[in-house]
Amino acid sequence: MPGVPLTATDLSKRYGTADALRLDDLTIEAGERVGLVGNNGAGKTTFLRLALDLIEPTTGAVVLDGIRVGGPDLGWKHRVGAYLDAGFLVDFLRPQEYFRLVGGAYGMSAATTDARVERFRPFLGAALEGGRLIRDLSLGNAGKVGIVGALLPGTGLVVLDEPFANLDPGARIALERLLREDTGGATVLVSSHDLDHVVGVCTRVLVLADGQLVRDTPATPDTHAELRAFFEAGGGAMAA
Ligand SMILES: Nc1ncnc2c1ncn2[C@@H]1O[C@H](COP(=O)(O)OP(=O)(O)OP(=O)(O)O)[C@@H](O)[C@H]1O
Repeated sequence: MPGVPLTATDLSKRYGTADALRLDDLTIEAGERVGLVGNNGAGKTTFLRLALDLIEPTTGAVVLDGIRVGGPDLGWKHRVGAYLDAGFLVDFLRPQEYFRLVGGAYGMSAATTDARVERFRPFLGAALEGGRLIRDLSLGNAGKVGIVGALLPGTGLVVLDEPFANLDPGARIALERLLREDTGGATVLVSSHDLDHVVGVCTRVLVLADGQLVRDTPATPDTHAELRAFFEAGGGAMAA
């Protein structure tokens, strides 16, 4: 599916008296690959969870391809594939069974799902060996299963939270390539603490600090050095 756009307008999430996130106006164009970076607690996961209707906004809304996330029209769900954390997995299944479950939710037959999984076999590597249950996989290999579950349906938006964490170097390189070259023009929204991978994958980088967007920059050959300097200086709102 070609990429779909996403907008966030007056979007906030408040816990008690603190804003975990406050985005006045953000537009992500169809086909952009957007990296979300920021210190621990900056609000990255909060934004991704709001974009998937996993938490309710305090104010505002996310609109995906013209459909309000969390509204009565559920059509946005088939436009997004996502893996945020192990809570997305079904531990008592084998990876292949999990893929068929996910594929089925997107209207894919078992045969189509199995055929698509083949594309990801080099990335999955040991995760498919021995017919093990997801619960018996290492952290990194279980993460690969979740990531492939997000990529498999070929949606117009792919959302991943820290997908490079726990992956071995070869899998990291393979995932960079998958996200950069093999998503069929999908919009990609990916958070990461690894600046190398963000720059390696993304066309645009958003920096969050204390729940606010403090930088929004196209990814250029200078971006890595700029981000490094920014985070060496603390990576906070005051340092922007
Ligand atoms: N359920 C909750 N109740 C109260 N505060 C919360 C809750 N969930 C998140 N927060 C707070 O919201 C803020 C943003 O958290 P979030 O998980 O979005 O940050 P993050 O940028 O993803 O951090 P990290 O890099 O550590 O994963 C933090 O201050 C966090 O403590």
